[in-house]
Formats: sequence, C-alpha cells, structure tokens
Amino acid sequence: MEDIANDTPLTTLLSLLTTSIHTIEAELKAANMPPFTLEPKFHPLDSLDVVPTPRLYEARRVAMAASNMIKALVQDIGTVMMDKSTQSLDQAAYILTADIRILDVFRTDEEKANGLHVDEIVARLPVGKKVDPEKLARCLRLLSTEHWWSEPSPGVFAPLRWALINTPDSSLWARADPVSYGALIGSVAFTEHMTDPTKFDDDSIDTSPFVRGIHRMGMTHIKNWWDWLAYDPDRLERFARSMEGSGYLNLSAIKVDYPWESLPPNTTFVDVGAGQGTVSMHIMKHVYDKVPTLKVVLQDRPQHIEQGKKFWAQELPAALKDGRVAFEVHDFFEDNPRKEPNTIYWFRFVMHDWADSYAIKILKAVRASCHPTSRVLLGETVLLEAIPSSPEESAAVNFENDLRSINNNSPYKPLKAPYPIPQNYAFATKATARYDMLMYSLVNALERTMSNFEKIISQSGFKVDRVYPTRGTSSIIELVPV
Ligand SMILES: C[S@@+](CC[C@H](N)C(=O)[O-])C[C@H]1O[C@@H](n2cnc3c(N)ncnc32)[C@H](O)[C@@H]1O
Repeated sequence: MEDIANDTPLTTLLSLLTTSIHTIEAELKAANMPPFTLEPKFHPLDSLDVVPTPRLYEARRVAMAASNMIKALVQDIGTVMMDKSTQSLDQAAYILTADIRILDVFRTDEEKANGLHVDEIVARLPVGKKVDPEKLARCLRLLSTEHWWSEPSPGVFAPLRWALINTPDSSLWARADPVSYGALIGSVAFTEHMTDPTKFDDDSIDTSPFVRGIHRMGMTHIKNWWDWLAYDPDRLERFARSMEGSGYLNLSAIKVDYPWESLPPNTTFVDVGAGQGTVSMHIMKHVYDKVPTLKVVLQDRPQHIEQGKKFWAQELPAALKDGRVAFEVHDFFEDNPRKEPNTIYWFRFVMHDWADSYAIKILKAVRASCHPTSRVLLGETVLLEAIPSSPEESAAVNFENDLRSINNNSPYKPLKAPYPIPQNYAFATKATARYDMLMYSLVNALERTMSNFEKIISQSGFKVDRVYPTRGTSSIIELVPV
C-alpha cells in the first residue's frame, strides 16, 4: 500500500477510500450520530445548523473524489459517451418529479419505506399534474440508477434520501425549477454563444447563453435572467425562496469558521446586497450576547428590504427591539452611506453575479466610503485550479497520518489533496465548478479563482489581508483598504 511504484491508480484510490470511509464511520460514532444510509430521512449532518468536524469534512471530500475517480478508471468509454451526452435528461426527470410534487403522494413513513405502485402514485397526483404511469416509471427508474429512488418490485417505487430534495415548499425544492430550467435553456445556446467572437469581451448581463436560448424560444421581449424571473410572479417567488435555501447553504460553516466573537467593540456589520439578510441574521444570533455592541445594517433593493424586515421580525425580534438592526435601500453601485469607523462591509454571493467591470465598480463604491479601520468581507466560492498532485508529496500513507493529526477543536485548515486526487478535489468540488458555468450561462458572470479575485481587488483600492476557508463551499476573503 505504501509502495507507490508498485501500486496502480486503482489500488492507490482504494487505499484512500478505505482510510476515508473508516474515518467517516469513526467520526460519526464519536459524535453519537447514526451511520449514513439511503433511507428517506435526513441525516443529522443534513441539518443546516450542524457542521462536520474538520476530520470528517476532509475524509468526506476524499471519499467523494476517490470514488468518482475510480469510476473514471473502470467505466468503459462507450458507456461514458452514452451517459454524458444525455445527462440533461437526468435533470429533466428531476425537474418533472419536483414539478408534480411526487413526494406529496407518500402519506406515511411505511409508504415511503415500501414504495407505491406507479399507478397508485399517478392516481394520487392532483388534477393538472397527472402523467402517464409508464413514462413516470421510466423517469423514476432513471433516477434510481443514482439512488434517488429504488424499485423494490417491478413498477413499485420508493423514495431514498436524495429524493427529499424535492420536498414540497422547502427552499431546497424551490431550486429545482427556475435554476434548473434556466440552466437547460442556456445549454441549448451555450456553444453558439461561446464561439461568437462579438461576445468575447462583452461583459453585459443582457448577453448570455440563457438570453440567446430564450430568444431562440421566441421570447425576444426577455432582456436578461432577472427580467425572465420578474415576468412570472410564481417563478420569482420560488427563486426568492431558493435564495433563502442558498442563504442556509454553508451557513453553519460561515458561523464557525470565522472568528466573529473577536469583532472589535462597536462594529457595524453592513450586509450589502443582503437579500433578506439570512446570513447576517444568523451571525448576529450566534454572537448576540458575546458581542453586545455589534449592529447590523441591511442594504438591498426596496422589495428585498421589505422582505428583510419581515424576516428579522420573525427570526430575531430582539434585534429590532434593541435597535441592533437597521434596514436601508441602497444601490451598491453608489457610494455607501455607512462611513463610520470599524465598519465591516459584508458581501455574500454578490461578486459572483457580476463580471469584472461591474464587480470593480461595486468594490470601488464601497472603497470611497471606507474608514481606515474598516474592512470588506467577501463570502464567496474560491475556485481551485485542477492541478495534479504529486505522488512523492502526498502518498496515501501521508493522508492517513494527516487525517489522524487533525485537531478537531482547532480552526479549520484544509489538507492538501492526496495523490492521485487533483488539488481541487475534483468531483468533491464539481458543484462549484458547475456554478461557475451557471453564472456565465445565466448572467454572463463567474465564480472566481484566487487570482481572479486578486485582479478585481487590486483594481478597487483594497488588498487581501487573509482568506478563511470554511467547511462549506464558500471562503471568507478579508480585504483592507490600501
Ligand atoms: C445572489 S443574491 C445574494 C443575497 C444575499 N447576500 C445572500 O447571500 O443570501 C444578490 C443580491 O444582490 C442584490 N442586488 C442586485 N443588484 C443590486 C444593486 N444594484 N444594489 C443593491 N443590491 C443589489 C439582489 O437584490 C440580491 O438580493
């Protein structure tokens, strides 16, 4: 196992997998959590308030990367071609099951565990959402190949854990429609848009594969992605709810992997482009008593500010009563009205909506208001390049030792990916690489690598003071004015 020269890629990966799986099981046990199963219920770690230990987090991403790399080694090339060239149909099947609210028809845990015949599933679907049972069976059979569903006997289908993403009315479910559908529309015109030389240097939000795709569908009155959302109140509402979902995504990690407790007294935390201020509300809740002088200001466009007032009144009424939260309409392309010392300007998932020229304008506007003691925090994905690992530096045996030497009570510090897993952890970061494409496809923007960030930061009058990686998909990049 330690002799890399005699090992094949498969046996090296198997060794990584064995180490990471044993670590996952041991960490779950130590935390009094049940083992992972496919049963149709959430695992405690699925909770949006729980963060895995550093050792569990590292083991989990190696397990995901190694198992998928094993697939890349063993799968025959013909099947890969069949699979990849038709992958959008997985998404179509998933959107369908979300749209017809299939989970609603399972009334008891027993029905979920044993499954229902597809005829019964369809009989229970509401009018307007009926589908042909045979065709539905084929969709569910497709999803069963990736363990969303199982088919305990022919034509009988039972949901597994992943199917819960389709839970009606949850903010996770709300994602299924506008974002998935928008991604499909963009894919139709993706190659044509990418190869159009007139679009190479065009930063405009009104030009994107999505816009080209929707125009091709005859909807030439749609200017851009936001315009498309705004045309259908139901779609806009579902998208807003899905934003709440992405507010929760990474939240537990953002709360614990930045030292919020050490904020200086009298800090003003300005949540710029706040949405309803989900993240700032949870940070405030987290340190409400520990940092009693902390104040939050939410800034966004009018409809979001109204939503924010309702959200805070419901979730943290004490902050309103104690005068520790304020709400203001502000266009982040203008100078920021908050100019006092010790201000933190917090931007989460704002930069990724904007191409560089816009992002620089947003940062410059805040720089114009920035006191020398103030800082900017960017809560964003930092994409890693897919650089190969070297066998000498990061053998499987080192990974075992590295995992063992992690102190679960120390601040989180990512491990270097073990050979042969590339430095970006490959499949374990696929969702963020895909989000990079999504931002391009929908709004002509991007997720950024650290060098991409440095480019916009250096042109805006800031420098990077420190980067805090988190056990979620976001990092926190701390900027100081220069
Ligand atoms: C992707 S959302 C992120 C929301 C929030 N920061 C979060 O993490 O949940 C982007 C936000 O930017 C806001 N926004 C867009 N253009 C804006 C502008 N010119 N001025 C202020 N806010 C803007 C949107 O209304 C939206 O709430």
